[in-house]
Amino acid sequence: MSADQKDVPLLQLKQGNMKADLEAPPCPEPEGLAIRCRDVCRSYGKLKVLSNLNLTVPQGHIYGLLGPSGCGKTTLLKCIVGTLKISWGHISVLGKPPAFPGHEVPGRMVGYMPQDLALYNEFTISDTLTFFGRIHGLTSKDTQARMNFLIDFLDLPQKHSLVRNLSGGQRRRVSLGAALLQNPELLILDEPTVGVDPVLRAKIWQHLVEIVKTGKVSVIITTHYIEEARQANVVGLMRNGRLLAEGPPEAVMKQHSASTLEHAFLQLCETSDQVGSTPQSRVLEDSQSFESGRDESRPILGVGLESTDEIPKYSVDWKVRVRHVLPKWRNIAALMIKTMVRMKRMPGSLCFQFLLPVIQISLMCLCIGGDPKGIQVAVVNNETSPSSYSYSLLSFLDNSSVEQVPLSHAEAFTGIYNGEYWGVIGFSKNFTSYLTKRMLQHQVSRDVVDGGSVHVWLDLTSKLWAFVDNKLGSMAYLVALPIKFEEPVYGSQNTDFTTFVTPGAVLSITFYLAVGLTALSFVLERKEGLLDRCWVAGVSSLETMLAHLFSQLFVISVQIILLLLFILLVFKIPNEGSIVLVVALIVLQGVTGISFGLVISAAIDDEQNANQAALGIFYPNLIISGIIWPVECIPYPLRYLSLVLPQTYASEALRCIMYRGWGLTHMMVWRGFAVTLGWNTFFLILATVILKLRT
Ligand SMILES: Nc1ncnc2c1ncn2[C@@H]1O[C@H](COP(=O)(O)OP(=O)(O)OP(=O)(O)O)[C@@H](O)[C@H]1O
Repeated sequence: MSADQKDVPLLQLKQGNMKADLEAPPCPEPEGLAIRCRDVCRSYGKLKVLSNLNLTVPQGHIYGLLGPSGCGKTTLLKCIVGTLKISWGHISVLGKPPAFPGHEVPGRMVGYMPQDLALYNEFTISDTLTFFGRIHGLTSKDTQARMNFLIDFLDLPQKHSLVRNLSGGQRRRVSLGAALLQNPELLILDEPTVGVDPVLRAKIWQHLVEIVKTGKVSVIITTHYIEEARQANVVGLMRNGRLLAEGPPEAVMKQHSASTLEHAFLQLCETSDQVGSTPQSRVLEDSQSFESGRDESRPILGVGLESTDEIPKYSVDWKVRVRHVLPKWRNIAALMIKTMVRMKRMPGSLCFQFLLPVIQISLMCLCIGGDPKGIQVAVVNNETSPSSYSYSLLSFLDNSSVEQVPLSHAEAFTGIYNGEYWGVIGFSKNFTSYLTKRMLQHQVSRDVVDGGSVHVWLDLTSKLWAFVDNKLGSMAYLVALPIKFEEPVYGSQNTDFTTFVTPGAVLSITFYLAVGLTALSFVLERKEGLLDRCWVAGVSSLETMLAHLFSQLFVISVQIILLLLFILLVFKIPNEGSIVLVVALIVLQGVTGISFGLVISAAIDDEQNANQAALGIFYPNLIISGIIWPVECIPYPLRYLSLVLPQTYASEALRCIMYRGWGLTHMMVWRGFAVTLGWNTFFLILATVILKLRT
């Protein structure tokens, strides 16, 4: 393309703008423009990265966006593709603002290569291109044909090579291939030639020059190799969040009597530094110097020329709007297949995910709530006759738990002070006769009461004392008021602490594993730029969430099957109720965990913070949800908090189903389901809102 040819559209553009200014509203988007940015501002907190930036990419042109590191090029490209919202101004891409309902930007019309590689490391080259092909709705034949072309053109290794095994340059080329895959009308390439050898770099530029020749494809490309941008039709020189100049490379060089583009850029920076201290004044002066000092035939566009144009009004049919919001099954399926392929490539991690809940519940059943074994208790028995009451009483003690060590008084107390025994049981030498007197006579002396009592000294520093106490208490029943405990209405005579804890623990394990896995996978995908890349390819946040939910449901189902097999068959936890209700409640709690994980990942960018948030909530929730200790023991203000937590009523409901055999007609059961569903909905809405607000 000759320099003259290049100049024409820009002159037309300039004239078009002047005309638009004259003819005023209603102002449709000028034809022949691929991208138009007007007065675009964007800040990160207090840092103003783009300020009143105006940029125009004509259709069928390569636009080289140049500027020093940190000047805001990537930020601008992200605003153009719609992954970042602008704080002020107007952007139109291929005729409409990005993400406008019914517009295929983001979507098939745009190919985006982000600066981060944004590739799935567990994928092969073929998986990567197939995945993006599915999202763009390409047939497998078309994807295959494009794949063969791109592998050849980009000099890529075998298509079955794993991305994680490729070199940095090869990965960059795969990333470029993914952007070129669907033959988009607009290519947005953020430093595509970094780490690429000069021969291939020339080939890539040649390809770009070729594809724009048709006039249907436009390219915006950032690069630090300023001289390679001479092959662009237009270059934009950016600094401090503003465009200092925009025009064909030759014209920019001529304007500054520079022999190279790099030289022209340096001059421009020096001029702008001398002219004003604030970015605003610098740019204003620059634009004025372009305007006043230039020959009208020179097609350099002064910056800020278009800012007086009216912003076009766009309207859209409600049906298109509804279609835009509704999730597309094609995208959900593509994302689910992606997750399955990744799982297949990481069998160790998958097994860990399946087995972790079983390991946790097994440890819980084995280590919590059981009877202690071999608690050593010193026995000081001053009676000698084997037919005495003291011997009879001691024979009632459960010897598997309490190991009786007959000792003298001195030895027993030395032992307990040295921490060798948890208790000392003492009988006086007249125990049998005094006890008999106590039982037969209405009034006895203090000495008789004392001598006819079993004396117990305990070490109360461990929970074991309660157990010893309980075992000794069984001796007291022998001489106390006779009470007979009949067959329990619900539960069994030997219901232990494990039985109480298990339902809550099952829900808690399912919930927190889902929280952790969801939060981590989303935060990592976002950090690596994968979420943004999928979004630019046309996948909505809702589709991403639904796909994750469905894939995670598969993992949860396997986890629940294994969990139930273990608790019911191995640890013999009773279940009197409907297994369908049990499974449904556990699945719903898993879904609540996924939704909560989505909230964490929507609000937090960093995996360390996400982990801290998940872990920080885990322990308080476990304690005040009535999982370990009954809610009735929680002091009042905290009890109200406990009752609104996602697992309090759900644990109670699961206990009622499993141990009382209750169904949905009982309030305590349906309340557990209702609260779980309520939290589910709340978390999903919250995650969607946070994602929307943060885009
Ligand atoms: N997520 C973010 N949060 C806060 N500041 C950010 C964020 N992303 C970028 N910035 C800041 O915005 C400025 C512009 O960054 P940007 O990545 O757009 O520059 P760039 O011109 O693309 O640089 P480079 O050529 O080195 O890629 C920098 O000062 C950067 O620190």
